[in-house]
Amino acid sequence: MTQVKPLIVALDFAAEAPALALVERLDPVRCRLKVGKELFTRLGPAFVERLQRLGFEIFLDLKFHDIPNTVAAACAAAADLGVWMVNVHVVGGRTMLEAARERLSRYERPPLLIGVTVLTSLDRADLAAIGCPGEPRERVLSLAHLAHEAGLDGVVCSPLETAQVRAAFGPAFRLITPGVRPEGSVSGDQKRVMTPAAALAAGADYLVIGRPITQAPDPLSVIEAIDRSCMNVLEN
Ligand SMILES: O=c1ccn([C@@H]2O[C@H](COP(=O)(O)O)[C@@H](O)[C@H]2O)c(=O)[nH]1
Repeated sequence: MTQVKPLIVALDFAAEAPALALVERLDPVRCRLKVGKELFTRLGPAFVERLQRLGFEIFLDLKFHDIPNTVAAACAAAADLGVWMVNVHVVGGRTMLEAARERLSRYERPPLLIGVTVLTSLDRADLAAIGCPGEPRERVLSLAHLAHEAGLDGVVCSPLETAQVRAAFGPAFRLITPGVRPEGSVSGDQKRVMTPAAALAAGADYLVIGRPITQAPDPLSVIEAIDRSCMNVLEN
């Protein structure tokens, strides 16, 4: 299920001023924003509230991973903040996932609860080095299965696994893909990547894109090029 507004801009900045300079040029009708560990640690919930007052839906990407009670309480804090989407690491385990799901079910309009499967910066060798042999795809699928069973709304995976996760869990399960690189942009620390159009064609609902936009001399022209490249997929 491809969304009409798939772009989520990852606001990875070291300070408020450059983040706001970009945000002021963005349109909440055309994209959502992701606040992650760097900006949230620097600026806290007040900054998220400020972005929401500007009309943006916020993906709070703090990837909670802790004991069930702590993660459930952190998810409640995110819901109280009014964010659109929040995430947890699926490797936190079934009890943790179910605790998060249960706590958010107490809200009339809870944020989407999303599970992180295998970070897009990891390849087969990285996984083997942490004691997880096998293809990233296999691990993504088994973690997505656990997230689905625990009642999560979807998962973060790389675009490379999207088609298989989509086929396994159907159109309602949200697939959020970082590891997205417009044609010609550098991968950096991302190891499992695809272009925006290819990610959408593979079944991604949302594309999380940071540095190719935030570090571009003209971020708006990058966004326009991404939109143009995705137009055919979105129309079909
Ligand atoms: O597996 C994951 C989960 C989260 N991320 C986050 O997405 C953005 C990607 O930024 P780029 O600059 O486009 O690489 C970043 O905030 C990560 O924390 C991810 O990359 N992979």
